[in-house]
Amino acid sequence: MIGDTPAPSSASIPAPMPVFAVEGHGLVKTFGNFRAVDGVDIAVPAGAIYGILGPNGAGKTTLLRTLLGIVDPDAGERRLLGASQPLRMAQQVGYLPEERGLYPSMKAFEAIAFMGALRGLPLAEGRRRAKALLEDHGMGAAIAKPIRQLSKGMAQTVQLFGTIVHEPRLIVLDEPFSGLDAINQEKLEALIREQARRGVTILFSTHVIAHAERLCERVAIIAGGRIRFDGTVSEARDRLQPQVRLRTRATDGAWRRALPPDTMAQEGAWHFALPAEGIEPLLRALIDDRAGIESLSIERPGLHDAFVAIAGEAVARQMRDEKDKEARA
Ligand SMILES: Nc1ncnc2c1ncn2[C@@H]1O[C@H](COP(=O)(O)OP(=O)(O)OP(=O)(O)O)[C@@H](O)[C@H]1O
Repeated sequence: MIGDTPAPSSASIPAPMPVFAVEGHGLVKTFGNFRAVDGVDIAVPAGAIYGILGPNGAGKTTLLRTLLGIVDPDAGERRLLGASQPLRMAQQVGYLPEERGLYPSMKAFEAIAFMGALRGLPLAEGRRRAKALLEDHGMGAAIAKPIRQLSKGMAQTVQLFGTIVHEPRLIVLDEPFSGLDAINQEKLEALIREQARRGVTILFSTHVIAHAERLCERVAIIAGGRIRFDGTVSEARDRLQPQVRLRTRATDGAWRRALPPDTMAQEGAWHFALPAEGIEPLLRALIDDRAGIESLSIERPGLHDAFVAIAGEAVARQMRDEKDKEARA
């Protein structure tokens, strides 16, 4: 049983931050007989920027909503900022759902203050902070504009400010980058970093891996409702062997016997995974047999490659299991 951290008795005395801002153990959420979340264990360290990566339909939104207490799990336990009843911590959490929505007739600063008020922030203070947030982020001209007059990206930024205006200790963002252009994506990355510098924990979901690679200390890769990987970005990248790309002047020779068996020829270059014994034995053969090395690169796979391999393998395994099940039925 997970122990409870008492909710703060006064707004001026925040409860101490537990080691993990968010925890889930054995979480299961089913819709009919479909398991959208299928036995998830997750622990988000306090103060971390943590990414949940997964393809469409992987269960990211359902997992976030379960952790936040918006839906109850069928099995398992969760703890949010130390509380086993997550909704008790609502005033200390900021949540940007995947479906965005603001009242079109509301002015931008009022919309932000309104969202803050829903999380316990007095309206007057919310209005003051809303104006400051918009001004500080180069959106001063939008302060008194109704939402319907804002571009989609600006409206999304307004909603984001509404998510953080009450200065939460935990910010949960569901696909926050979708719908933003490259400039606004960069601004959002900067804002996430700024919040993290203040000690805020950030948990966000994405299927665009580059953001997670730049931002996250830790990531979880989810596919088919299960966590397939949980660790640092570097650990995920280390799941795959570095890739070698070699271009030679000679097209044939004894040196070709030194190429690994899985070597592929593509666009005039040899491609293969770095062998366990390293590149040196091959280099020796290339030099001794005068293959003429025109270019040679050894590249560590990025998080994107690791994601495709881990999630792809999980999906392939799931499809095989389902086929086996059908065959047995
Ligand atoms: N209320 C619901 N009723 C029935 N099925 C649902 C419900 N909510 C989600 N699902 C199903 O659960 C699975 C996981 O959905 P979820 O939205 O959590 O995934 P996701 O990883 O956030 O996907 P996306 O990136 O496409 O938003 C999907 O197959 C979805 O159809």
